[in-house]
Amino acid sequence: MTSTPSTPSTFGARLRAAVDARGPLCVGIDPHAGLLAGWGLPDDAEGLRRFALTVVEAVAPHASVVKPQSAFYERFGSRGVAVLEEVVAASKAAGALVVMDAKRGDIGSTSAAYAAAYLDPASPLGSDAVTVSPFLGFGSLDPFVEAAERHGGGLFVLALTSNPEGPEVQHARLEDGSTVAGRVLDHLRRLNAGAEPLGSFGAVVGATIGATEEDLAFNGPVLAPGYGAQGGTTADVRRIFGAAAANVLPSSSREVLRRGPDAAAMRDAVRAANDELAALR
Ligand SMILES: O=C(O)c1cc(=O)[nH]c(=O)n1[C@@H]1O[C@H](COP(=O)(O)O)[C@@H](O)[C@H]1O
Repeated sequence: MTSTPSTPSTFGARLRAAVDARGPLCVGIDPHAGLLAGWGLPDDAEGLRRFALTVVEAVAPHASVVKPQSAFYERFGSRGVAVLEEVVAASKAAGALVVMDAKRGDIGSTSAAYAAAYLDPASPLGSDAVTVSPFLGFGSLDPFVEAAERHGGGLFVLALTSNPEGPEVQHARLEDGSTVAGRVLDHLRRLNAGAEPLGSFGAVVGATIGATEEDLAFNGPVLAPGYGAQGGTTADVRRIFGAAAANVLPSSSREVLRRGPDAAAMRDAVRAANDELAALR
């Protein structure tokens, strides 16, 4: 008798369970040079490793989601990428879901290779989800969508980013009058239609964007960076997302990391933010 390979649970289902258990805060693990200096660590691969693994040990047993930003590891070359691999494995072992913040996106055939790197569990960088850019056309992300479906992974697609330069492209109008961001959100509505309890194809919408006319309600998660150091607050999340706030993962990096290397202080910052964010659910 041949055994049937088990179907992986979807990212949306795992995320819903993790947020119910631990709260919605996503902790960004971004080892800025300034933070390494502030922690008294050298700006080299060993300093990076001590920083990143200290953060993982402090927050990954408590946060539902961690989000290492790949650039801060890549700047140390292969030794930095090796640390990123350790961050992925140790975070998963501690029960956190890993969103790889790589913001990838290329022509379809290259996207397929990126998707294998970040979404195939057999890859050393295989994560639960990855951030992607739709600005080569949403269809260029099809290989990411297929890989996510195959492996039970997820995507966070840039829609309304937290930086002040974003509106130049994201608010631009298309031939039917919709904005570029609105079109991205429409594609996500289609991809998540009918998914239970939550779709796996998320949007990135900054916690700093202010008033928007876009319809932010859809059956998938929303990553909301800019919470904390960039000025976004719980009140902003409530104001921007309204009833859709229940599916939002406010994401904070520096605001948590600056409290290190004191592990208890980082953990307490995560707990305090989750206590405050509980009012949104
Ligand atoms: O995709 C992201 O995570 C992202 C999207 C966005 O619109 N704005 C944004 O700041 N980010 C990332 O979120 C993190 C923000 O870090 P802090 O400002 O330190 O909390 C960085 O890793 C950014 O690359």
